[in-house]
Amino acid sequence: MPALSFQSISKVYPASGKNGAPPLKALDDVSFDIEEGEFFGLLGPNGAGKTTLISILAGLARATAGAVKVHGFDVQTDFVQARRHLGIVPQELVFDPFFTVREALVFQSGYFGLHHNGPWIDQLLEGLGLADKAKANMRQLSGGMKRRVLVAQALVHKPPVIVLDEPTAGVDVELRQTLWHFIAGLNRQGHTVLLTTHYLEEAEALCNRLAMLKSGRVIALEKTSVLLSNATANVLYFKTDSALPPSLAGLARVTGRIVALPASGPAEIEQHLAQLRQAGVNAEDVEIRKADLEDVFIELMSGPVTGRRTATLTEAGLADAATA
Ligand SMILES: Nc1ncnc2c1ncn2[C@@H]1O[C@H](COP(=O)(O)OP(=O)(O)OP(=O)(O)O)[C@@H](O)[C@H]1O
Repeated sequence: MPALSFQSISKVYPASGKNGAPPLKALDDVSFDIEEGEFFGLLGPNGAGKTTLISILAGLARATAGAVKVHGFDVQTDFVQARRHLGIVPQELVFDPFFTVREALVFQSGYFGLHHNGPWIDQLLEGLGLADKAKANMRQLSGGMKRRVLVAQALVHKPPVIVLDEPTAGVDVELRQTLWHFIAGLNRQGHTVLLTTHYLEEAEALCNRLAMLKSGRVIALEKTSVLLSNATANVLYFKTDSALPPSLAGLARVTGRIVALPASGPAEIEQHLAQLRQAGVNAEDVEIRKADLEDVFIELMSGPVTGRRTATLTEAGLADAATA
């Protein structure tokens, strides 16, 4: 049995009467399973539908169609069992300002009927670098420390499935390392991890399998190693102040002075370099690298839109939207 099963999930946000916004199809027939023990990455640009999918998993939003199961328990019809199997670290920093860190964790344990899990709370505090903050009031903590507490809160009941929604957005290198060390350790012990992130190097390093969402649709579902090996073979990097010739400008990814040009192999790299010479482009710090997950992501996302982000809704869809 899969740890998580998303079965034909669609989500239509109803039209907003106030600002005249039409119904929005945020998820369109999303289906995939995550097996026990996987470290799975859910990737996609802003607005692709990642948080909507996680909100449905968490029982915070209702799918317009489809079902989500956690270890076989339906998140709608078997909410209590499904929730017990899940530890969700939300994207937003939500906390109770009146508690100390330890009190917040003891209180959270109470939600799950746990009254004697002090030793596990100590391990969480230690593992997440919070031991010296146990008695600090939540209000006194920095943003990064609050995020550590959110992670600890999600784990108080030792859930077999851990869901992290952009846990490292805007946090420093030290917290990222502490967090990944801790979560990778739990994954090695058998916990399933579902991660959404915009940091593709993190996803490449941590996730054994990935789904990429675009406009509410799954456009790639593959082992990370397979996605990387199917990618454009190389990328030619250089710095320049010159304008690129039109033949290369359409291919290039430009960030300030840094230019990245995908190339299928040595012959195409030669062609790119010849075109740059011919156009009189002064290229500095020239490097050839193997394509990474960012290159794969950009390649896939720049393809035609197959999703139906604001597609005309069928009558059935509108009826669903009205009851969402
Ligand atoms: N409550 C809501 N009502 C109406 N539309 C919504 C609501 N929540 C999200 N949306 C829309 O649904 C789409 C998907 O949003 P969602 O937040 O799931 O994307 P995301 O992939 O998590 O984006 P990000 O990477 O920016 O967090 C977006 O177009 C968003 O504007």
